[in-house]
Amino acid sequence: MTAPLFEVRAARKSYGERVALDGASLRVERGEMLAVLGPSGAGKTTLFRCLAGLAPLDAGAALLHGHDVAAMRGRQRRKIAVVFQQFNLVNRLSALDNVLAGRLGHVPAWRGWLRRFSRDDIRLALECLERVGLLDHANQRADALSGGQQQRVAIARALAQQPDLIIADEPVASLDPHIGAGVMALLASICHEGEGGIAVICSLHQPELARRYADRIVGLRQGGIVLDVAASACDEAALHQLYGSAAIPAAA
Ligand SMILES: Nc1ncnc2c1ncn2[C@@H]1O[C@H](COP(=O)(O)OP(=O)(O)OP(=O)(O)O)[C@@H](O)[C@H]1O
Repeated sequence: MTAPLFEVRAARKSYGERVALDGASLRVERGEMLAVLGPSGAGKTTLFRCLAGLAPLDAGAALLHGHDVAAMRGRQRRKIAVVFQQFNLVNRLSALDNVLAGRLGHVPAWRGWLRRFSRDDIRLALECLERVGLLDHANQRADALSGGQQQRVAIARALAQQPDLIIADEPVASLDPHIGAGVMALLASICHEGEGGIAVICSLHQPELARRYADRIVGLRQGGIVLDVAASACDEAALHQLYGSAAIPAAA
Protein backbone atom coordinates (compact mmCIF):
# COMPACT_ATOMS: atom_id res chain seq x y z
CA MET A 1 0.00 0.00 0.00
CA THR A 2 1.44 3.41 -0.95
CA ALA A 3 1.68 6.11 1.70
CA PRO A 4 -0.79 8.99 1.46
CA LEU A 5 0.61 12.30 0.24
CA PHE A 6 0.41 13.67 3.76
CA GLU A 7 -0.53 12.13 7.06
CA VAL A 8 -0.72 13.31 10.65
CA ARG A 9 -0.49 10.56 13.25
CA ALA A 10 -1.65 11.04 16.83
CA ALA A 11 -0.39 14.63 17.06
CA ARG A 12 -0.06 15.97 20.61
CA LYS A 13 0.90 19.45 21.70
CA SER A 14 0.47 21.23 25.04
CA TYR A 15 1.22 24.72 26.26
CA GLY A 16 2.09 24.08 29.88
CA GLU A 17 -0.98 22.45 31.40
CA ARG A 18 -3.19 23.34 28.43
CA VAL A 19 -3.61 20.54 25.91
CA ALA A 20 -4.03 22.04 22.43
CA LEU A 21 -3.70 18.84 20.34
CA ASP A 22 -4.84 15.60 21.92
CA GLY A 23 -3.89 12.83 19.51
CA ALA A 24 -5.21 14.32 16.25
CA SER A 25 -4.80 12.17 13.12
CA LEU A 26 -5.69 12.95 9.52
CA ARG A 27 -4.59 12.20 5.99
CA VAL A 28 -4.81 13.91 2.64
CA GLU A 29 -4.25 12.48 -0.83
CA ARG A 30 -2.88 14.01 -4.03
CA GLY A 31 -5.31 16.40 -5.65
CA GLU A 32 -7.47 16.56 -2.54
CA MET A 33 -8.64 19.66 -0.73
CA LEU A 34 -9.18 19.12 2.98
CA ALA A 35 -10.94 21.71 5.12
CA VAL A 36 -10.35 21.77 8.87
CA LEU A 37 -13.25 23.22 10.84
CA GLY A 38 -13.69 23.65 14.56
CA PRO A 39 -14.77 26.09 17.23
CA SER A 40 -12.41 28.76 18.53
CA GLY A 41 -9.67 27.22 20.64
CA ALA A 42 -10.11 23.75 19.08
CA GLY A 43 -6.42 23.65 18.12
CA LYS A 44 -6.50 24.50 14.40
CA THR A 45 -3.74 27.13 14.46
CA THR A 46 -1.61 24.94 16.72
CA LEU A 47 -2.03 22.03 14.30
CA PHE A 48 -1.13 24.19 11.29
CA ARG A 49 1.89 25.74 13.06
CA CYS A 50 3.19 22.27 13.82
CA LEU A 51 2.53 21.01 10.29
CA ALA A 52 4.32 24.03 8.82
CA GLY A 53 7.35 23.37 11.02
CA LEU A 54 6.87 26.61 12.98
CA ALA A 55 6.50 24.65 16.24
CA PRO A 56 7.42 21.07 17.19
CA LEU A 57 4.88 18.41 18.12
CA ASP A 58 5.25 16.95 21.63
CA ALA A 59 4.31 13.52 20.31
CA GLY A 60 3.03 11.94 17.11
CA ALA A 61 4.25 12.76 13.63
CA ALA A 62 3.50 14.54 10.37
CA LEU A 63 4.56 12.50 7.35
CA LEU A 64 4.96 13.72 3.76
CA HIS A 65 5.08 10.75 1.37
CA GLY A 66 5.74 8.62 4.47
CA HIS A 67 8.74 10.71 5.62
CA ASP A 68 8.77 12.57 8.92
CA VAL A 69 8.47 16.30 8.23
CA ALA A 70 10.38 17.14 11.43
CA ALA A 71 13.48 15.45 9.99
CA MET A 72 13.24 17.19 6.61
CA ARG A 73 15.56 19.97 5.53
CA GLY A 74 16.07 22.07 2.41
CA ARG A 75 14.40 20.98 -0.79
CA GLN A 76 12.28 18.26 0.84
CA ARG A 77 10.91 20.72 3.38
CA ARG A 78 9.97 23.17 0.66
CA LYS A 79 7.51 20.62 -0.69
CA ILE A 80 5.19 22.08 1.98
CA ALA A 81 4.17 25.70 1.34
CA VAL A 82 2.22 27.87 3.75
CA VAL A 83 -0.44 30.53 3.10
CA PHE A 84 -1.25 32.79 6.05
CA GLN A 85 -4.35 34.69 7.06
CA GLN A 86 -2.44 38.01 6.92
CA PHE A 87 -0.73 37.20 3.57
CA ASN A 88 2.79 37.92 4.96
CA LEU A 89 4.02 39.75 1.86
CA VAL A 90 6.87 42.28 1.85
CA ASN A 91 4.96 45.50 1.30
CA ARG A 92 7.69 47.48 -0.41
CA LEU A 93 8.43 44.74 -2.94
CA SER A 94 6.56 44.16 -6.19
CA ALA A 95 4.14 41.27 -6.63
CA LEU A 96 6.77 39.56 -8.81
CA ASP A 97 9.53 39.95 -6.20
CA ASN A 98 7.22 38.55 -3.53
CA VAL A 99 6.51 35.52 -5.71
CA LEU A 100 10.24 35.10 -6.39
CA ALA A 101 10.67 34.76 -2.63
CA GLY A 102 9.10 31.35 -3.14
CA ARG A 103 12.22 30.42 -5.14
CA LEU A 104 14.70 31.50 -2.45
CA GLY A 105 15.15 27.98 -1.15
CA HIS A 106 15.86 26.74 -4.67
CA VAL A 107 18.75 29.06 -5.53
CA PRO A 108 22.20 29.48 -3.95
CA ALA A 109 22.06 31.82 -0.94
CA TRP A 110 24.21 34.50 -2.61
CA ARG A 111 21.77 34.75 -5.51
CA GLY A 112 18.93 35.17 -3.05
CA TRP A 113 20.74 37.90 -1.14
CA LEU A 114 21.46 39.79 -4.35
CA ARG A 115 17.99 38.93 -5.67
CA ARG A 116 19.62 37.57 -8.83
CA PHE A 117 17.19 34.99 -10.04
CA SER A 118 17.61 32.98 -13.22
CA ARG A 119 15.41 33.48 -16.27
CA ASP A 120 13.74 30.17 -15.47
CA ASP A 121 12.88 31.33 -11.96
CA ILE A 122 11.47 34.61 -13.29
CA ARG A 123 9.48 32.76 -15.95
CA LEU A 124 8.10 30.39 -13.31
CA ALA A 125 7.17 33.29 -11.02
CA LEU A 126 5.36 35.03 -13.89
CA GLU A 127 3.51 31.80 -14.69
CA CYS A 128 2.45 31.57 -11.05
CA LEU A 129 1.17 35.14 -11.15
CA GLU A 130 -0.73 34.30 -14.33
CA ARG A 131 -2.17 31.22 -12.62
CA VAL A 132 -3.69 33.43 -9.91
CA GLY A 133 -4.90 36.03 -12.43
CA LEU A 134 -2.43 38.78 -11.53
CA LEU A 135 0.12 38.82 -14.36
CA ASP A 136 -0.91 42.41 -15.12
CA HIS A 137 0.04 43.41 -11.57
CA ALA A 138 3.54 41.87 -11.59
CA ASN A 139 5.31 45.20 -11.09
CA GLN A 140 2.88 46.69 -8.61
CA ARG A 141 4.00 47.08 -4.99
CA ALA A 142 2.35 44.59 -2.66
CA ASP A 143 0.90 47.33 -0.47
CA ALA A 144 -0.85 48.84 -3.49
CA LEU A 145 -2.88 45.65 -3.98
CA SER A 146 -6.25 44.84 -2.41
CA GLY A 147 -6.48 42.19 0.30
CA GLY A 148 -7.81 39.61 -2.14
CA GLN A 149 -5.04 40.38 -4.61
CA GLN A 150 -2.42 40.14 -1.86
CA GLN A 151 -3.70 36.72 -0.89
CA ARG A 152 -3.50 35.66 -4.54
CA VAL A 153 0.13 36.84 -4.65
CA ALA A 154 0.76 34.81 -1.49
CA ILE A 155 -0.75 31.77 -3.23
CA ALA A 156 1.43 32.45 -6.30
CA ARG A 157 4.46 32.58 -3.97
CA ALA A 158 3.41 29.21 -2.53
CA LEU A 159 3.08 27.79 -6.07
CA ALA A 160 6.54 29.11 -6.96
CA GLN A 161 7.89 26.75 -4.30
CA GLN A 162 6.55 23.91 -6.50
CA PRO A 163 5.03 22.26 -3.42
CA ASP A 164 3.25 18.96 -3.03
CA LEU A 165 1.15 20.37 -0.18
CA ILE A 166 -0.18 23.85 0.59
CA ILE A 167 -1.19 24.52 4.18
CA ALA A 168 -3.52 27.52 4.40
CA ASP A 169 -4.42 28.77 7.88
CA GLU A 170 -7.68 30.72 7.65
CA PRO A 171 -6.75 32.14 4.22
CA VAL A 172 -10.03 34.01 3.81
CA ALA A 173 -10.50 35.32 7.35
CA SER A 174 -9.35 38.83 6.38
CA LEU A 175 -11.39 39.00 3.17
CA ASP A 176 -14.98 39.90 2.39
CA PRO A 177 -17.26 36.93 1.57
CA HIS A 178 -17.19 37.42 -2.21
CA ILE A 179 -13.41 37.82 -2.43
CA GLY A 180 -12.95 35.00 0.07
CA ALA A 181 -15.04 32.66 -2.08
CA GLY A 182 -12.83 33.56 -5.06
CA VAL A 183 -9.69 32.64 -3.11
CA MET A 184 -11.27 29.33 -2.05
CA ALA A 185 -12.22 28.60 -5.68
CA LEU A 186 -8.60 29.29 -6.67
CA LEU A 187 -7.24 26.91 -4.02
CA ALA A 188 -9.73 24.24 -5.12
CA SER A 189 -8.76 24.65 -8.76
CA ILE A 190 -5.07 24.31 -7.85
CA CYS A 191 -5.94 20.95 -6.24
CA HIS A 192 -8.17 19.69 -8.98
CA GLU A 193 -6.58 20.95 -12.19
CA GLY A 194 -3.33 19.93 -13.78
CA GLU A 195 -1.41 16.76 -13.33
CA GLY A 196 0.69 17.99 -10.41
CA GLY A 197 -1.73 16.68 -7.85
CA ILE A 198 -1.09 19.31 -5.20
CA ALA A 199 -3.06 18.80 -1.99
CA VAL A 200 -4.39 21.65 0.15
CA ILE A 201 -5.19 21.64 3.86
CA CYS A 202 -7.13 24.73 4.77
CA SER A 203 -8.60 25.86 8.09
CA LEU A 204 -11.83 27.83 7.99
CA HIS A 205 -14.49 29.34 10.21
CA GLN A 206 -17.09 29.16 7.41
CA PRO A 207 -18.67 25.69 7.09
CA GLU A 208 -20.49 26.77 3.91
CA LEU A 209 -17.17 27.50 2.16
CA ALA A 210 -15.81 24.15 3.33
CA ARG A 211 -18.85 22.35 1.94
CA ARG A 212 -18.70 24.22 -1.36
CA TYR A 213 -14.98 23.98 -2.13
CA ALA A 214 -13.40 21.17 -0.10
CA ASP A 215 -13.46 17.47 -0.97
CA ARG A 216 -13.34 16.36 2.63
CA ILE A 217 -13.98 18.02 5.96
CA VAL A 218 -12.22 17.26 9.21
CA GLY A 219 -13.62 18.62 12.46
CA LEU A 220 -11.34 19.46 15.35
CA ARG A 221 -12.73 19.89 18.85
CA GLN A 222 -10.72 20.19 22.05
CA GLY A 223 -7.62 19.05 20.20
CA GLY A 224 -9.14 15.84 18.81
CA ILE A 225 -10.67 14.89 15.44
CA VAL A 226 -14.42 14.39 15.96
CA LEU A 227 -15.45 14.48 12.29
CA ASP A 228 -13.87 13.19 9.07
CA VAL A 229 -16.33 13.05 6.19
CA ALA A 230 -16.75 13.80 2.48
CA ALA A 231 -17.80 17.44 2.11
CA SER A 232 -21.06 16.27 0.52
CA ALA A 233 -21.83 14.27 3.69
CA CYS A 234 -21.21 17.17 6.07
CA ASP A 235 -24.80 17.92 7.04
CA GLU A 236 -26.33 20.01 9.83
CA ALA A 237 -26.13 17.09 12.25
CA ALA A 238 -22.39 16.76 11.62
CA LEU A 239 -21.89 20.50 12.16
CA HIS A 240 -23.95 20.34 15.34
CA GLN A 241 -21.75 17.52 16.57
CA LEU A 242 -18.72 19.69 15.87
CA TYR A 243 -19.87 23.08 17.11
CA GLY A 244 -22.48 21.97 19.64
CA SER A 245 -25.00 24.66 20.50
CA ALA A 246 -22.80 27.22 18.71
CA ALA A 247 -23.58 25.62 15.34
CA ILE A 248 -24.88 28.09 12.78
CA PRO A 249 -27.18 26.72 10.08
CA ALA A 250 -25.12 26.74 6.87
CA ALA A 251 -26.48 27.84 3.51
CA ALA A 252 -27.30 25.01 1.11
N1 LIG B 1 1.08 30.27 22.72
C1 LIG B 1 0.13 29.71 23.49
N2 LIG B 1 0.29 29.63 24.83
C2 LIG B 1 -0.64 29.04 25.62
N3 LIG B 1 -1.78 28.51 25.16
C3 LIG B 1 -1.99 28.57 23.83
C4 LIG B 1 -1.06 29.16 22.94
N4 LIG B 1 -1.55 29.07 21.68
C5 LIG B 1 -2.74 28.44 21.77
N5 LIG B 1 -2.99 28.15 23.06
C6 LIG B 1 -4.19 27.43 23.57
O1 LIG B 1 -4.28 26.22 22.84
C7 LIG B 1 -5.64 25.95 22.51
C8 LIG B 1 -5.77 25.85 21.00
O2 LIG B 1 -5.55 27.14 20.44
P1 LIG B 1 -5.51 27.39 18.86
O3 LIG B 1 -5.15 28.82 18.65
O4 LIG B 1 -4.67 26.36 18.22
O5 LIG B 1 -7.04 27.14 18.48
P2 LIG B 1 -7.82 27.56 17.13
O6 LIG B 1 -8.73 26.42 16.83
O7 LIG B 1 -6.86 27.95 16.09
O8 LIG B 1 -8.64 28.81 17.61
P3 LIG B 1 -9.19 30.04 16.69
O9 LIG B 1 -10.20 29.43 15.77
O10 LIG B 1 -9.82 30.96 17.68
O11 LIG B 1 -8.02 30.64 15.98
C9 LIG B 1 -6.48 27.05 23.12
O12 LIG B 1 -6.92 26.61 24.39
C10 LIG B 1 -5.48 28.19 23.29
O13 LIG B 1 -5.84 29.01 24.38
